Amino acid sequence: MLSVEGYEAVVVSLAGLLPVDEVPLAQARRLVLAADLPALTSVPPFTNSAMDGYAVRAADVAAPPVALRVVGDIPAGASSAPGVGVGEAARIMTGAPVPPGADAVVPVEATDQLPGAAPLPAEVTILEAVAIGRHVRRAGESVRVGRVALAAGQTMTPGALAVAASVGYATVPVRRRPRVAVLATGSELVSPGQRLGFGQIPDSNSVLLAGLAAEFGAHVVLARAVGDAPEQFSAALSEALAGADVVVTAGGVSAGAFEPVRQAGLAGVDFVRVAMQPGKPQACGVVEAPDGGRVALLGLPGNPVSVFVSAWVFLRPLLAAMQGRRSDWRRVEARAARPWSSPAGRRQYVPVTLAEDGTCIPSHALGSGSHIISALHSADALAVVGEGVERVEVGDRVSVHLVG
Ligand SMILES: Nc1nc2c(c(=O)[nH]1)N[C@H]1C(S)=C(S)[C@@H](COP(=O)(O)OP(=O)(O)OC[C@H]3O[C@@H](n4cnc5c(N)ncnc54)[C@H](O)[C@@H]3O)O[C@H]1N2
Ligand code: MOO
Repeated sequence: MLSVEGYEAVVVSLAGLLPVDEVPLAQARRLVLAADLPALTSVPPFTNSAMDGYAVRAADVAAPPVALRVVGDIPAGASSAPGVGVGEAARIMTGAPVPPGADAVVPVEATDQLPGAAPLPAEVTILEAVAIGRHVRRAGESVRVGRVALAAGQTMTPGALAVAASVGYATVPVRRRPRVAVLATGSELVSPGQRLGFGQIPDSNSVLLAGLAAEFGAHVVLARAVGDAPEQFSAALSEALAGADVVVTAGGVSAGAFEPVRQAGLAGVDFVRVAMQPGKPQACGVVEAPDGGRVALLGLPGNPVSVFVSAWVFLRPLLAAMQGRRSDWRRVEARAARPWSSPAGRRQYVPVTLAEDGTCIPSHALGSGSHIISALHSADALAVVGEGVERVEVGDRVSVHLVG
């Protein structure tokens, strides 16, 4: 049996980096930056006020109260600012440029003037002393021009998009979204919502995999069920290969008599056993598309919890690598609030629900059984139980990988 890490390395090596497009910020959300972005402008671009008040020379107001002559108004967006000399002040608004000569800002509340809309006074009395630099935001104090503001590999979250905008970018170089086709195999499958005949079940794996692939940054081009007959699977695979960078299948990889992925005789696809539970039978390789292109194929076992776990453990790093992004787990430690057992020699991944007191419980009373789909919605994390551990007792510390 392969180790989880050993098989993950094989999977990640199946596909190369995706091509890069320069796209407007509004279209870059959740895509991955392909190059470092040096700041084109500093943030803030000019020294400005952090408060609505009066720009002053700190030395003038060291012994309040002090009356100063008001030389002008500086609203945010002002294209010029009057200089402030000894004994003078300028009314200034938050975000407006600090005028030449001034070195601090006194908030309006610390003057004899009322806050809010009011005519510009000829004179202001300052009631509190301020230190040099007080309520002043210096040019470049957040980011200096030329410094790397965002590094290659960064996912363009709303926060990252805002950083790119603030340092001067309207477009960013990002990797194209991986195109993923999902095929759930099984002659027992019917579309969700359809009346079930004898031996039939709703196809939940297509829905699950399409959702997970999208959350991992993919563009899902196809997601459907296909029967176990070899000719049905071959036809569906040709369709899937035509427009995808990755084809993910679910089911049909174990030891049964009707295993379409295994029986398709795909050159370049290996069938392996991985030391994990669930998710032991796996398949992967590179398959030639009808146009001669090379497409990564990831064959997951069909049990729904196996699909969920395998997608997190193998599909996510594959898609991340294609996008030039790291796929580290977000890990925390929790204490088991219920006992459960784990198979010897296999690393167990148990969907768990986290509680505010730092404990976790298997999301379903039946634990990590690979057919237990009905609690996946309440899984906050996967509890990871080491290969050498056969029993988790109440109070044991377990490492949990967040999947919420
Ligand atoms: N003799 C052996 N039998 C099995 C072994 C083994 O080593 N020897 N391994 C078991 C393990 S572990 C797993 S996991 C499964 C994997 O089997 P397959 O990948 O071939 O998957 P299927 O047999 O097609 O399906 C398994 C299970 O999942 C249900 N299923 C399948 N597709 C869907 C879907 N789209 N939506 C919802 N549920 C689905 C299916 O009905 C089966 O109950 O093999 C074990 N057997
Ligand atoms: O490996 Mo199977 O995925 O345990 O149920």
